[in-house]
Amino acid sequence: MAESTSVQKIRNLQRTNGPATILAIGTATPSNCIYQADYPDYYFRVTNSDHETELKQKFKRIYAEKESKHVRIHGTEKESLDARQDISVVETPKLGKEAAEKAIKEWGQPKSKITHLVFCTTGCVDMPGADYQLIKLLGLNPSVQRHTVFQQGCFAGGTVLRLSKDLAENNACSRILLVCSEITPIFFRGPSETHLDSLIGQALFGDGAAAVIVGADPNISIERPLFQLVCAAQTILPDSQDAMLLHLREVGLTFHLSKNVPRIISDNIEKTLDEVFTPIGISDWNSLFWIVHPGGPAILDQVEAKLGLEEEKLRASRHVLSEYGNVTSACVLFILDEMRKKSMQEGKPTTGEGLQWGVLLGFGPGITVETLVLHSVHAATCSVN
Ligand SMILES: CC(=O)CC(=O)SCCNC(=O)CCNC(=O)[C@H](O)C(C)(C)COP(=O)(O)OP(=O)(O)OC[C@H]1O[C@@H](n2cnc3c(N)ncnc32)[C@H](O)[C@@H]1OP(=O)(O)O
Repeated sequence: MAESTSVQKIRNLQRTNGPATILAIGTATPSNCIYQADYPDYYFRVTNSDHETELKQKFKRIYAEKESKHVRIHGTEKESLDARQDISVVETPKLGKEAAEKAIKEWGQPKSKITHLVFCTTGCVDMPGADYQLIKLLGLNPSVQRHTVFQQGCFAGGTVLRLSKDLAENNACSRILLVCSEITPIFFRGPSETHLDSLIGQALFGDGAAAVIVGADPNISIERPLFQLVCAAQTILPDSQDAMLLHLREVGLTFHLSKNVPRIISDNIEKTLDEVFTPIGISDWNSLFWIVHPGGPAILDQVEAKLGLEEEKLRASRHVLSEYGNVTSACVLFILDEMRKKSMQEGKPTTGEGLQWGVLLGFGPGITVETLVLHSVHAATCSVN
């Protein structure tokens, strides 16, 4: 009896009172920026495909927002997979470090307080991995507890937040550095008439890294909460197993995408939302702020139409797609950053566009959906550098 009492006591001390909370956000992109309007010429030139005039016209039709930027660290079709791997292995932790340093600076606390690293990458295969290299580059304590979410694709921005929530709430006083670092050399391929969906990936994907600090029970005399992570869920959508596939081949990671992806996601979106919001008593989707993985404009359009969302609800998600491209798992963190900054610039009362409750949705192969319920923080308790 006495023994179980003491185990319970230890257990109680391990848990936190409050929910996991985002305490800082940092983002980084490579300096090499190519505008979407210039990208078809660049892409067909470096892949020696200028003679493929019809494919080039199609490529221009795929994503024609002229003001959109498209950021990537180059890797060309002519380079071997070995050469592209060498780029990934060096640049993935390096870009992650840039984002992490910004997040740590905003947090304002010594690095020695970081207890866990949750790292996420889709395209960097190496051992010891980019998470290990990041520890070295940042000079973190070698006893930091590492967890890597590897090769999961775009939904993993939600996965790492869900994992960080569980870690933070079950390890009192922990401070988690979460880093998503996504660069695309392993995907880079020239155009092919027999693999048109690969062109969609070539047009939409960009490179970027985002980092957040997560912890529960923040000390608000020295830490500034931004968003609370209230609950989290993951699900696989029915009849979607062939809709989005990535296979590792001698040419790198090949990308296969059904035209049905936006429809499959929108057909299932209400059920997915009901599962997390019914227990909280929320059913008015326009009462929420929205962070939606912008896999492509058609996904945002169809989610917006299906849920009857007001036009500005997906503004931050569209803005990130337009500025950075689809930066895989890092997208949702870029959107959180954009949302809290814009909310503060516009003098909104909370970090979530003035609203209290919000939702974050990650979509990726499976088709897997990550859903997080977020609670924003009052403007007075947070500040933006
Ligand atoms: C990797 C991960 O883990 C997660 C991810 O995010 S994966 C990416 C998920 N993204 C998507 O599923 C993209 C969803 N689709 C879209 O956003 C848009 O359809 C799009 C940006 C691809 C194009 O939109 P658009 O500019 O309005 O043009 P649209 O007319 O629809 O399509 C342009 C051309 O691309 C073709 N196309 C669109 N989707 C295609 C697909 N999946 N496969 C092959 N061709 C496709 C269209 O047939 C069309 O061809 P034609 O011009 O010859 O008729």
